[in-house]
Amino acid sequence: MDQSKEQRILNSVSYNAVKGDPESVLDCIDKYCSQKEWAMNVGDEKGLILDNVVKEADPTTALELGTYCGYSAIRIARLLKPKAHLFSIEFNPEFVPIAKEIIEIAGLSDKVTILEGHAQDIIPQLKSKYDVDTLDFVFLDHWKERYAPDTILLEECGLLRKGSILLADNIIYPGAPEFLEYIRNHKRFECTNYPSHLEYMKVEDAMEKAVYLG
Ligand SMILES: O=C(NCCCOCn1ccc2cnccc21)c1cc(-c2ccc(F)cc2)cc(O)c1O
Ligand SMILES: [Mg+2]
Repeated sequence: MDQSKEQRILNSVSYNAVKGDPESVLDCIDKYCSQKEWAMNVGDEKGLILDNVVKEADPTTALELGTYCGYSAIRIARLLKPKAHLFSIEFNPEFVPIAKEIIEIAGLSDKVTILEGHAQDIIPQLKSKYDVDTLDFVFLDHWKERYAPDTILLEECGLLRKGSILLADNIIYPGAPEFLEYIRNHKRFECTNYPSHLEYMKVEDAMEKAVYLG
C-alpha cells in the first residue's frame, strides 16, 4: 500500500535527523515540508512565536490540541523545565504512531503524553484520569470550529487559572472567526494578535494569544 505523506515525513526524520536532538528534527521537518511536500506543521516562522509564548508561560503543565506529526509538541517540550509535562490530543489514529516515533527520535518521549481521541471527550477527563490540576499553557491547532467550544469546555472543567495562557494557530488561514469573536469579546481574556504567514507559504496568517484573567 502506498505510504502516506506523514509516513514519508517520518522516513525523512528517521534518516536525516540526529537522534536525541530536537532542533535537528525540527529542521528536518521544515526542510522536507518546504522543499518536498507541504504539511500543516506550525512551521519555523509561527514556531518562533510559539517558542516565545511558551518561554513567557514557562508551563509546568501544558496542553496541545492537534498533535499531527509532533512538530509543535517538540517545539513546546524542548523548552519545558524538568518535571514539566505536555499532554497532546490527536484524534486521527494514523497520525498518533507517527507523532510518537518522531517525538521519540527527538528524545522527548518522557515529556510528552499523546492522548488519542476528540478534545471534547478527553478534556473532561484530564483532572480525574490524568491527574491534571490546572493548565498553564494551551496550544490550539485542531479543528478551527472547535477552538471556541473547547476553550469554553476548558473553563467549565476548571482547567484554567488566573494567568493561564492560550495560543491559537491559523487565526487568518484557514481562519477561526468564531473563536476570535468569542475570545475578544469575553472580558476574562486579555488578547494579543501576532501577524505571521501560513507555514511554508507566502500566505498571510496569524496567531492569537489569550491570557485568562480568572
Ligand atoms: O486543519 C488544520 N489543523 C487541524 C487538523 C485536524 O485536527 C483534528 N484534530 C486534531 C486533534 C483533535 C482533537 N479533537 C478534535 C479534532 C482534532 C490546519 C489546516 C491548515 C491548512 C492551511 C492551508 C490549506 F490549504 C489547507 C490546510 C493549516 C494549519 O496550520 C492547520 O492547523
Ligand atoms: Mg495549524
